[in-house]
Formats: sequence, structure tokens, C-alpha cells
Amino acid sequence: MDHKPVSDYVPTSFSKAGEPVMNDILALLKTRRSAPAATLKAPGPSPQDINAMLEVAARVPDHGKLAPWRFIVFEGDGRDRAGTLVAEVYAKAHPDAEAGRIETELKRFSLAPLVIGVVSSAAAHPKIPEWEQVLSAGAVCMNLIIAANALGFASVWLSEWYSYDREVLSRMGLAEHEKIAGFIHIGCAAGPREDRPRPNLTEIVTRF
Ligand SMILES: Cc1cc2nc3c(=O)[nH]c(=O)nc-3n(C[C@H](O)[C@H](O)[C@H](O)COP(=O)(O)O)c2cc1C
Repeated sequence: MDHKPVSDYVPTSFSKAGEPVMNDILALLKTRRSAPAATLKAPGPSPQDINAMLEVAARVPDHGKLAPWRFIVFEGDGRDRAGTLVAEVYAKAHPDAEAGRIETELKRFSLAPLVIGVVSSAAAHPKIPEWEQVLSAGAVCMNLIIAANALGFASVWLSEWYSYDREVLSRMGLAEHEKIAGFIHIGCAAGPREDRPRPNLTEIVTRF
């Protein structure tokens, strides 16, 4: 099969928000770019879209077929309840916090129409190193992003302070050993976005 150089791949069509709707996987991957959560607008993915994204997200390499990850979907008022939880925990830890900062925390999960939390359930295993289970959770986050982008939505992978706060995590239902691999915020982009500088391959590639 003749391999076209990557530079030949261009968007084949654009969605109403001006996002390149790529039929070509390589073109989509070549132009993938996050969008700030605050710029992600409704409409969000439909229930069918969400199922399709979760199906793709769960289809990742997984040493030992352990599925050491799971999803928490934050949609509708679930986003507001998550924001209230985060703001409560923040306010308790920062009694002198300004009202504006509490407001920011309240809105953390309702900036975009949809947030999908990817939980890593990696744990000690007789055969599969925990590190490899964590990598698989990272792959889940990336597959979820690519599936969302392929459906014409924009996204961003965020952690922020609350991903490391055990009170927030336990009130979101995470077990002691579980961690957040990421909160993927998904919605319609406000329009095309400038790319950011990308790593220079000559600095990160060696040949053995
Ligand atoms: C595990 C992980 C956690 C991240 N957490 C944050 C975050 O909390 N806040 C943030 O602004 N960007 C965060 N980012 C970076 C953004 O997701 C995004 O990748 C970055 O802005 C680069 O843009 P790009 O995705 O277009 O390459 C995180 C990325 C990863 C992989």
C-alpha cells in the first residue's frame, strides 16, 4: 500500500462549529488539539454518542485483560452536584477563600455540557505490573478524546487539584486504591483553535 506522507492529509469537511470533521483518522490525529473547558458549549453528545464514545474508550490495549479502569459520567445536574461537592471541600480547606474562587469551584464540572471521569483501579497483581494498568487507563482517556473528536466534539483532559483530594474522590465513589486518570470535558468548540508548539521529533527520537 503506498503510504502518503502525513503532510498530505487535510480535513475533508467541517462541522457547523468550524471544526474539521475528519473522515481520515490520520488527519484527525494530526490536527488533534484540546479546547479550554470554558469554551465547550452545548449541545453536548447525545446518549447514543456517549455510549459510542465509552465503547471506543473501553477498547484499549490492556495487559492481562483486567479492565483496571471505569467511568463516571457527569451530565445534567450531576455536573452541578459535582461542582457543589468540589466547592464544599475547597471552602472547608480554605475558610478565607474569596467568593469568586468558591464560584469558580462550583462551576468546575458545568463548564462543558459533559464530563467523563476516567477512574484508574490499578492495583497489585500477581502477573501484571500496576504501572501497565495505569498506562491502560491513560490509553482509555486518549481513546475517549479521539472518539469525541471523531464525532465532531472538542474536548480537554483535566485533572486539577480535586483529582488528588481523597475527600472529593471518596464522595465521588472512588475506593481507597482508585485514582483519577482524568476528567474529560466534552462539548461543541466555539470555533477553530490555534495549535500549540509540538515537540521537535529530532529531540525526542533516537534509533537504537
Ligand atoms: C493527565 C493529564 C492531566 C492534565 N491536567 C490538566 C489540568 O488540570 N489543567 C490544564 O490546564 N491542563 C491539563 N492537562 C493538559 C491539557 O489536557 C492539554 O493536553 C494541554 O493543554 C495541551 O493541549 P493539546 O491537548 O492540544 O496538545 C492535562 C493533560 C494530561 C495528559
